[in-house]
Amino acid sequence: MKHSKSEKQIAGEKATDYIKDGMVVGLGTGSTVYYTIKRLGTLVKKGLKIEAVSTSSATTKLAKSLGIPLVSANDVSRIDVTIDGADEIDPRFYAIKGGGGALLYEKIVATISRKVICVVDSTKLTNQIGRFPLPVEVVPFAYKHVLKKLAKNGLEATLRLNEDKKPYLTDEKNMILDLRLGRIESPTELADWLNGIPGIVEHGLFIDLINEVMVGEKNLCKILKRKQDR
Ligand SMILES: O=C[C@H](O)[C@H](O)[C@H](O)COP(=O)(O)O
Repeated sequence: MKHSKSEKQIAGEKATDYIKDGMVVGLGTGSTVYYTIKRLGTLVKKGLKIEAVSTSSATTKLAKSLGIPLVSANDVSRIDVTIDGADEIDPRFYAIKGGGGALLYEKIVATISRKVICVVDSTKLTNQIGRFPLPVEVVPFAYKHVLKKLAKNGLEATLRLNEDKKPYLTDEKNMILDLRLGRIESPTELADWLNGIPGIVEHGLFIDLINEVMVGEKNLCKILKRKQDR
């Protein structure tokens, strides 16, 4: 029996339409972009010539297994297009990312990309971000002090743990604090404030980085556009 594709698969696969011969492609992380990477693997096998920059060890492993040529971020002068998922995204394309712990590399790759396409299922769309806990990457040296600073400002955060109940470590061997906010009144203000706290390496607020959102909705892919490519 043929079963229908999930919304994630519909959006993830559709995004590969943007990828053409000769492009440097940023590959995000997660269960939606998984479908993008799988489809890209098939296209590469059929002769598509691209180079890809990966945003996590998980994506690197998947891309390698599919024969997608990888290059490190430092070895490219630009990325033509990056495809990545999101945990929540609002109508201004402000997003929360990092549910899978890859926010630091994802933000670097998005920042050096000419165009960022976000692939999501319909549950990720929201009018106001903040329901999803905001991931904040911190250096282990300072995590307790960062927690204290957040608590002093009324922000409740928990240290992310792995399956063994040990602190989860990112690809950069940092820790993640998940901030339970409920709703974020001013994402830009919060982003600036977090950026100013020593010990915080990066946070999962993506502001003015996403150009286009591809949303899987039932069995269709809706494309939302916001602004010019960089
Ligand atoms: O760190 C993980 C990334 O930011 C993901 O892109 C995000 O968590 C969305 O992942 P998924 O597509 O699995 O919901």
